[in-house]
Amino acid sequence: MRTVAVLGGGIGGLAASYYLCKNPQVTKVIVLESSSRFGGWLWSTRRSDGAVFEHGPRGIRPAGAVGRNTLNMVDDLGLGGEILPVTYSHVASKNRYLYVKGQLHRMPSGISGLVRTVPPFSRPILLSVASEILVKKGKEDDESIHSFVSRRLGKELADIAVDSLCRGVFAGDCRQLSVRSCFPPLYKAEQRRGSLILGMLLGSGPTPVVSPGPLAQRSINESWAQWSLRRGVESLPESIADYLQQSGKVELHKEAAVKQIRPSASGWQVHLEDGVVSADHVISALPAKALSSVLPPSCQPLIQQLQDVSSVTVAVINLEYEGSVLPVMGFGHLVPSSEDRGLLGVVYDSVPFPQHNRPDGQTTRLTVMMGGAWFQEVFGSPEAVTEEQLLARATEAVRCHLGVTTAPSWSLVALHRDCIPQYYLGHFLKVESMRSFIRENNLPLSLTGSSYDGVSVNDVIFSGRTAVEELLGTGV
Ligand SMILES: Cc1cc2nc3c(=O)[nH]c(=O)nc-3n(C[C@H](O)[C@H](O)[C@H](O)COP(=O)(O)OP(=O)(O)OC[C@H]3O[C@@H](n4cnc5c(N)ncnc54)[C@H](O)[C@@H]3O)c2cc1C
Ligand SMILES: C=Cc1c2[nH]c(c1C)Cc1[nH]c(c(CCC(=O)O)c1C)Cc1[nH]c(c(C)c1CCC(=O)O)Cc1[nH]c(c(C)c1C=C)C2
Repeated sequence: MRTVAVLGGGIGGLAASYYLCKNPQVTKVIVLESSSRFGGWLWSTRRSDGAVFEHGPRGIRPAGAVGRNTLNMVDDLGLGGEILPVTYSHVASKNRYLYVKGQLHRMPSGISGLVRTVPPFSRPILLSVASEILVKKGKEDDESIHSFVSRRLGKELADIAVDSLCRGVFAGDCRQLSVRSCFPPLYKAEQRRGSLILGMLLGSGPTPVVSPGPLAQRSINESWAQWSLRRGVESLPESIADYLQQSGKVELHKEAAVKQIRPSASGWQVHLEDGVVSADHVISALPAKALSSVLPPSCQPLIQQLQDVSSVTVAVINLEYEGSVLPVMGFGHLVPSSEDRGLLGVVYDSVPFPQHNRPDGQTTRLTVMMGGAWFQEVFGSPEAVTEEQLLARATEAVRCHLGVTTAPSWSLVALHRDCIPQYYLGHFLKVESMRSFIRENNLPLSLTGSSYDGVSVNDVIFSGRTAVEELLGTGV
């Protein structure tokens, strides 16, 4: 393998390039990114007074093989000293809230939270969990998350807890999202053990093996629940880009939008606005729809399937308040769609990461997330909605949900168009069929990024690693 072109310089494209760079079989990597910066949705504002605000991900989970894999990369990049860990015993890990019927409710946790009736739920969660073992296995090869949880744990948990959870991870509607693709461990537990509880106790099948390096081992010893970086999550793509630059075998191009890719005798010709790049292989880390618009007509069935991967738009509003204004301490609160369709939730950023507050005084940083699967219905066209409207709606939610009546001293409104892919029913079949088409037609093309195998930062990084391992037929 001589030259690999990586399309897209989000965390997926950078991670794939990092793993390519480590492999001696690859002599040259060309990263093509349309915007003026690398990192995609990993985007942090560092204000000159030292405050840091996240517009995309803010906390990354260390757990599991994919979490360890990311920490191994962070360690290798020399970012270990920049880590801001949040342990399981921290108040931000213990307390997450739901805003139901005009009130904040702490999500039940621990044994006492399970055995007692805890509002907004009408019966102890333990009752639902205990009877889950007796529920028969589903017969469908895919099912909506709402239907799966209603069937196994009851409608109330699906309507409130799971509806909110899907808004707080996918900004999506659990009635449309696929349990098999969004929460593979739940689907596998039922398939393998006939029960979620038995799956948790006995395991639900093989998972990738990733040995913990020193930093991942530290996260285990110290019980980290999530982590960020001192200068914000965007330090991660910045650091990968520096590493790639220094390797001497990677060309990084910003403001290099891919317009078309055409098959050539030895691979592909990648057409940009002002030139053509030749490559033996292409790894696409573009959103699926963006890839569909640059493929040649000969890839027709693949183009159609890529177009079918929808994504949702989220308004992210960062707010800074003077003083300590929160009535409760925790990670944040989620709002079920039955309460307010447009308002997804509020993150209390200052609680898990006070290090990102302005250093010279007491402030509270919050992030309000709105829209998602309900964006169009609630706010209308993303082109027509104004920043003022979004800011007013966000500050009103903070007033109403948290009793904060003062105006924020600083705010930033960002409209993230099509930022989170939605894995609807049958997503796994679409992805299987895309990869079969590529295999059967011997296309020198790999698919990675959040459109296919998981949306979390960890999943996307691991998907970049898997694409490289499959291409080169080796472990990296
Ligand atoms: C608001 C928000 C909060 C989130 N919170 C979390 C969280 O707390 N924890 C977590 O784990 N995950 C979180 N995520 C998810 C995670 O951030 C994303 O799934 C992940 O960053 C996607 O990475 P990617 O590289 O696949 O895609 P992207 O970041 O979309 O990267 C794709 C890149 O391709 C470029 N591109 C597009 N078209 C072209 C073209 N024609 N030519 C060249 N380049 C092109 C784009 O400019 C972009 O840089 C969050 C996401 C959002 C939006
Ligand atoms: C309110 C909207 C959103 C909030 N975060 C996101 C949205 C759309 C995006 C997001 N959050 C997480 C992930 C990664 C999932 C993973 O597998 O690691 C993504 C894409 C992390 C996350 N956030 C919440 C949960 C339960 C998770 C899963 C991992 C974990 O348990 O930590 C809950 C949550 N998200 C938001 C709020 C306000 C909130 C709960 C109070 C914001």
